[in-house]
Amino acid sequence: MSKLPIIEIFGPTIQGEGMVVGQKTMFVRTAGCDYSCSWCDSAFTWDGTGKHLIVQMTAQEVWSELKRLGGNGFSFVTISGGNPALLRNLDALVALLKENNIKIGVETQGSKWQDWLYDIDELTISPKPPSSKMTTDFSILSTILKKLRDRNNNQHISLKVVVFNQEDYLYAKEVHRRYPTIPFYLQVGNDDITSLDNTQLVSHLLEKYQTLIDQVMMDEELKNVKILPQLHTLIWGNKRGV
Ligand SMILES: C[S@@+](CC[C@H](N)C(=O)[O-])C[C@H]1O[C@@H](n2cnc3c(N)ncnc32)[C@H](O)[C@@H]1O
Ligand SMILES: Nc1nc2[nH]cc(C(=O)O)c2c(=O)[nH]1
Ligand code: SF4
Ligand SMILES: [Mg+2]
Repeated sequence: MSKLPIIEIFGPTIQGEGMVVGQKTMFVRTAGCDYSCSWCDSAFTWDGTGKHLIVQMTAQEVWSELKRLGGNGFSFVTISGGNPALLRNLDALVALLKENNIKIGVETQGSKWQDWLYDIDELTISPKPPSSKMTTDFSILSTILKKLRDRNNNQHISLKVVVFNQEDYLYAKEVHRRYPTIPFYLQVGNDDITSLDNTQLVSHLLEKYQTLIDQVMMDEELKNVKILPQLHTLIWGNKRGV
């Protein structure tokens, strides 16, 4: 059986971001990313600091751990990372979850394709704005979105852009302009990913949320969009594994 580099399995918790925000879910976090975003809140998945946490697991072992943690109390699993779309052999886990009637969400940045992406119920693609210091390859992103749209098998897809500054905001508008029919989410960037002072962090992030809302409300080009904070950060701060 082929193995997957898994760095965290946790839950049940709520999906704190994007189109299924609030959904009760388990999380599986894979190790490794082809990006290195300047503000990545999960950098331990790729910068070496979480190396000791990586366990090579089969799909069956991941499923056993999910059942151990979540019992019979879940019907949704979110796969994030790192970039899970680096792993071709995640197909076995996706198939196993489906066999067990589990709905699947995935978080990825739209830089890599895998055929199992067709089988994801709630797929969030999150291209990265300039503040990340990454450069979007729009031809790859367009290819991925076209593949998904051409197949169109009851799957929900969304685009989610994290905004830290004005340049990011313009980038977000550019992404929405390019793919106007794909449900579009703006997410507040957390620029204080090491703070342990939750009271201060929450009031800071809520202030940024309000500023982003105000800007979009005044913007005639952004109409059918949703604006969200990272709900889990408002509840648990920068804590890992929630
Ligand atoms: C850690 S990433 C993992 C999945 C995938 N690599 C991606 O970026 O989409 C999960 C989500 O967290 C977002 N994210 C990462 N760091 C963040 C931060 N400091 N503030 C807000 N969102 C952040 C990413 O943009 C992405 O949408
Ligand atoms: N509760 C919760 N919701 C999340 N949504 C996306 C997450 C991620 O790190 O990918 C995440 C996470 O780490 N925790
Ligand atoms: S693509 Fe996702 S996991 Fe990779 S560095 Fe950026 S935010 Fe972090
Ligand atoms: Mg996170």
